[in-house]
Amino acid sequence: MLTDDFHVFDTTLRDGAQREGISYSVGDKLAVARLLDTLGVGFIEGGWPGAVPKDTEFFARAADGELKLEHATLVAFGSTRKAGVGVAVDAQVRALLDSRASVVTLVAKSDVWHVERALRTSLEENLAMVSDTVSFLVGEGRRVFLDCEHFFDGYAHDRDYGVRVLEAAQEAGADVGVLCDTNGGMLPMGIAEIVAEVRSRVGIRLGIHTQDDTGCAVANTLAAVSAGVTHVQGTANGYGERAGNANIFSVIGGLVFKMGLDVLPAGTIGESQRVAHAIAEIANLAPDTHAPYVGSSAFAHKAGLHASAIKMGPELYNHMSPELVGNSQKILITEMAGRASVELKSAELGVDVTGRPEVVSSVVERVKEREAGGWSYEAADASFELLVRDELAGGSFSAPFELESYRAIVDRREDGTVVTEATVKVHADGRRVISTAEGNGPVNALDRALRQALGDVYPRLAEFELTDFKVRILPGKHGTDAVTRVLIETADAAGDWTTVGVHPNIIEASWLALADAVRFGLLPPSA
Ligand SMILES: CC(=O)SCCNC(=O)CCNC(=O)[C@H](O)C(C)(C)COP(=O)(O)OP(=O)(O)OC[C@H]1O[C@@H](n2cnc3c(N)ncnc32)[C@H](O)[C@@H]1OP(=O)(O)O
Ligand SMILES: CC(=O)C(=O)O
Repeated sequence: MLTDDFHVFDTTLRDGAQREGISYSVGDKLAVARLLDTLGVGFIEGGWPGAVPKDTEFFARAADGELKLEHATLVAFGSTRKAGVGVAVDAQVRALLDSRASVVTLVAKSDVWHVERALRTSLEENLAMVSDTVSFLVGEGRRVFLDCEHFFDGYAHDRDYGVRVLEAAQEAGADVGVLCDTNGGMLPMGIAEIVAEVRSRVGIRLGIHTQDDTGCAVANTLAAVSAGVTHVQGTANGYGERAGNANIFSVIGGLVFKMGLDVLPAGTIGESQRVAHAIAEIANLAPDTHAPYVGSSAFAHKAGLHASAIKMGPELYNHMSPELVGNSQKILITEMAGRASVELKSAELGVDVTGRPEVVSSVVERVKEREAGGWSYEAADASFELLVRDELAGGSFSAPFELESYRAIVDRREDGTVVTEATVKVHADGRRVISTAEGNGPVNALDRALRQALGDVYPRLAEFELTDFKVRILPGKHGTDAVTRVLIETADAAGDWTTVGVHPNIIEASWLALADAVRFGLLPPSA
């Protein structure tokens, strides 16, 4: 089933842009539209031309050739004509035509409370506003979808009025009547019941638009589909007004993988994670690591018991194969790990521990013991890999250098300047090297001194860049002192890696993480 049999309608650029904190430039909107097109959605609602100047410009630039869509049709959003105003002279309606979009979504009131209290007009005039605006736009060659605002709340106030709105829209030539849970207060049972009832009363194709105020937007959307709607609206990452909209990646995942509906073109669903994260970047928001389907933790397993079953078959603890949405499974190594976790994680890192059960057991023991002392390997794969390699080599895994000693001095002078200096004494390549460097703090000075000391032996060190440094003070337990945990992220042209160090002294914790970063970065490719 494809194309017009089922509509996947994205409103990231209209309702999604109503989220607090999002402000796209026109260039951003064009980039988001291109990404959504690669996901294969059928419709992209680009904004409200005539109301929002950036949206007017977006449609103009799109129509002038800046937006070439392979799968999607661009949709302009606007409202029905104003009460008491002729449709042909209504400025907002004219702006919809001027946008040159071939499809228009009109928002219309479908709840008597809203007609009477918000629009402050008569129920009959509102029906005429729907009818006039739809037939005018259809007469101008546009395809029209009608968003029935507050449809579900309105059903509680007057269950016939919303149906009359849908009938007026259909008679005037609208293609879809979208039932909107505008205030987001519905639950799936109510949605399914009302959709089924409305379906039995009207002939127009029905759609669903849900807000996430009860945390049920995706469930409500899927419930509506199971009750017969064939047009679903959602936004990337669930962005939207207040608590957000139905997350389009979860909606698509549910439709395709759980309901067996073939709603996207062949092969595009594998773009889900990439598109989700790229749109988050453009929106200037951190991707939600725990988002269903597309979050980087969506298939992450921490519990040892989970890992032990996954070893027998990934399907035992995954509801689907993560690769189908462009994601991947992750095994986390923490105090909750067991032997299977260590085996799977080692395999993930490319370290072969097969036939070495004693190594696996001692890694598990070391991890548990160290985690009890404040270490955390969950985010420090590189330090974990070094630990496994060290155990495999019986504690004598070759290190690129040996530390003899280091010293860091912070000199706060009378004039207020602060000078930091560090000296390291290391042995590498059969030589003893002493090196001193200054830095903007003791860790920076140590890092510089170490690179300087090893630079001649390992020229690759010049490519390493310390990209992140996180410090956490962990409270002491049972009368012991607090310890400091340092996570260091290092990058070179080939990728990045994270290491950890823990010690009561912050400089030593940093040194341990720094030394691991260098050791890991200098591992030979075949290691
Ligand atoms: C549920 C949703 O998310 S719908 C999408 C909502 N999105 C937005 O509001 C974003 C863009 N909005 C805007 O830029 C502005 O609100 C505009 C340009 C649309 C209107 O601005 P203004 O003319 O200054 O009016 P204002 O925002 O104060 O009020 C909206 C007007 O539209 C009327 N209106 C509201 N819904 C409808 C409708 N479905 N059909 C016709 N008129 C409507 C209101 O009655 C009000 O009319 P009034 O000015 O005669 O009182
Ligand atoms: C149209 C829309 O965004 C709503 O009713 O929530």
